[in-house]
Amino acid sequence: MAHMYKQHSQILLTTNEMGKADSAAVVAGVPAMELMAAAGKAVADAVLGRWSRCSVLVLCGPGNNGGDGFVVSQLLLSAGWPVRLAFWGSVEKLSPEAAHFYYAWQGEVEAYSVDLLEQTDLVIDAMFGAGLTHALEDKARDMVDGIIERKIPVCAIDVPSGVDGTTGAALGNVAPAELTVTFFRQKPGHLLFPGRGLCGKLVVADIGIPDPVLDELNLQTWENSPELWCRDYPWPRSEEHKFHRGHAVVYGGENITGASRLTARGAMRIGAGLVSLAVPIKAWAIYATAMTSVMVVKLEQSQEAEDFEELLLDPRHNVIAVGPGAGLAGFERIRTRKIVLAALATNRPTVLDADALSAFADDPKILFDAINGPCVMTPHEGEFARLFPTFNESTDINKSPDINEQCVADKLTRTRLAAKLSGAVVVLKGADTVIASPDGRAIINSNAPADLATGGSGDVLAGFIVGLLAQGMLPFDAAAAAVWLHGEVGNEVGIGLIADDLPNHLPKVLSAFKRQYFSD
Ligand SMILES: NC(=O)C1=CN([C@@H]2O[C@H](COP(=O)(O)OP(=O)(O)OC[C@H]3O[C@@H](n4cnc5c(N)ncnc54)[C@H](O)[C@@H]3O)[C@@H](O)[C@H]2O)[C@@H](O)CC1
Ligand SMILES: Nc1ncnc2c1ncn2[C@@H]1O[C@H](COP(=O)(O)OP(=O)(O)O)[C@@H](O)[C@H]1O
Ligand SMILES: [K+]
Repeated sequence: MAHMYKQHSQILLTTNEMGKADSAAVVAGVPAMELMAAAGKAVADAVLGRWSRCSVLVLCGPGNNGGDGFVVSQLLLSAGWPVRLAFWGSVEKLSPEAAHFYYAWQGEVEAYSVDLLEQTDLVIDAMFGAGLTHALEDKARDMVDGIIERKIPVCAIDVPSGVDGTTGAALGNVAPAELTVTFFRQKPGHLLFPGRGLCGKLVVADIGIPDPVLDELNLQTWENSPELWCRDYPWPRSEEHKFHRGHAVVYGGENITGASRLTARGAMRIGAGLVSLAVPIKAWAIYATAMTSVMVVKLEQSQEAEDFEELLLDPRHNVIAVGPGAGLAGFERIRTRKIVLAALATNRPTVLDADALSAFADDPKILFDAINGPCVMTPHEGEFARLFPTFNESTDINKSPDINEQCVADKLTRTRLAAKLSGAVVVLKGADTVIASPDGRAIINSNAPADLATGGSGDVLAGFIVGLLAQGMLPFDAAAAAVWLHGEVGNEVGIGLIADDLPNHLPKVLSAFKRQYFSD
């Protein structure tokens, strides 16, 4: 599977991997000079396409990002634009290609000074790209602060200077770009916040690096897109009946009854053949009145966990979801833990969300030890911090993860470590949801609108995942597909969205998805 993923344009390259791709391209016979010329031309074309002739200041840094800046400067000057170029670095230390374009620049080379910003309509940020190692200092930092203060439009080359392309972290102040032009493939930092918010519109330009250079790299990170998983999407087929499409069991709590209903509806809408909502007898009438296509099953008082286990003896109940509204207060916490452990003991695909995760905050190891089959956990940052409390501070992230170690890491790394440590596919939710598999693969989602930040929308997501698992999708693919479809439904409904809308609008989104990817 990982190899199949390799061919896709959705591959993301860390700055280090981009450097390797770059070197491999040179080895394959594409001169570094040509790569830089193509990079600069792509930026100049993007500028000419977006802005009308105006007074441009190109801020060039000491490395190859600055080299791209020399190329852009000359191209815009040749196009008749008023261009000034400021350079911060030493000519002797430039790479041969950057030095070549430095000498090819026909204008004056000025030193960095905020005064240059006074008559500037557009800044080209060619200070730092992939080579950034720490926060900007001295004159570069002053320039950034000056641009921010004057709100001058910026076109960034590769990344806005100060953004770490691998993690999306902002190392100090960063002048936000209106347009960022990057090369060959995106980097994780273009999709992870805050980096994503600082890039503005992102253009990925082909600069002549041949795709086969990717084969030599062990690449493990992608931007979420149907191309990654659509081949395995479980469309209904004529020869099937409902049991072929799986029977999901969702646990519903006693007091918060809406959450698991949203999960059950989500599972039903995405195509699970049958969904049973198993609920404590006290709340049965509430659930039974509200649900129609979903079956409501009673769990007898004070032996809910035993009844739940018994329900799972039926092998047709092929997937389980626990968590939304499961309950954490007093005795409920113990019950939620028992239900989770009963679900995991079946080794059937299980989705754990919300309270199913928080119930183990005191001792996450009990949970991780119980995960021996296919499992997807869907924490938001709060729940994640409860299960992986040490993953926010400092540790050597290159060592194998240990729950007792401290860890400073970006969202992508933290999610990967969590998956490896727990043995589950982990979906760390948010505007830049990361989906990671214990085998090291990871996907960053980028289509979710902020309208999804509303109570219950995560419950529906858990339902989408369990519904796809019910139909036989593998956990990593099911999680990625569900997160993408969830984002698409969010876009479809838009402003005013409430969680109840998500299952209801899914059919429209599924139809559009099917038309686009399965038109024959
Ligand atoms: N395929 C590619 O990867 C291509 C990359 N190109 C460009 O090359 C760039 C990468 O070039 P480099 O590796 O030279 O990296 P950069 O140009 O980003 O910067 C590297 C230099 O800056 C110094 N430095 C890093 N952080 C600093 C800080 N905070 N303060 C002061 N100095 C700092 C480093 O010591 C090094 O001298 C890419 O971002 C892209 O713009 C293009 O030229 C063409 C092809
Ligand atoms: N700012 C945002 N932009 C896009 N998606 C978001 C944003 N905030 C939250 N989401 C998404 O909304 C859902 C919220 O889930 P969750 O936090 O579990 O809420 P709840 O428990 O109320 O269902 C997740 O899928 C998350 O990725
Ligand atoms: K830059």
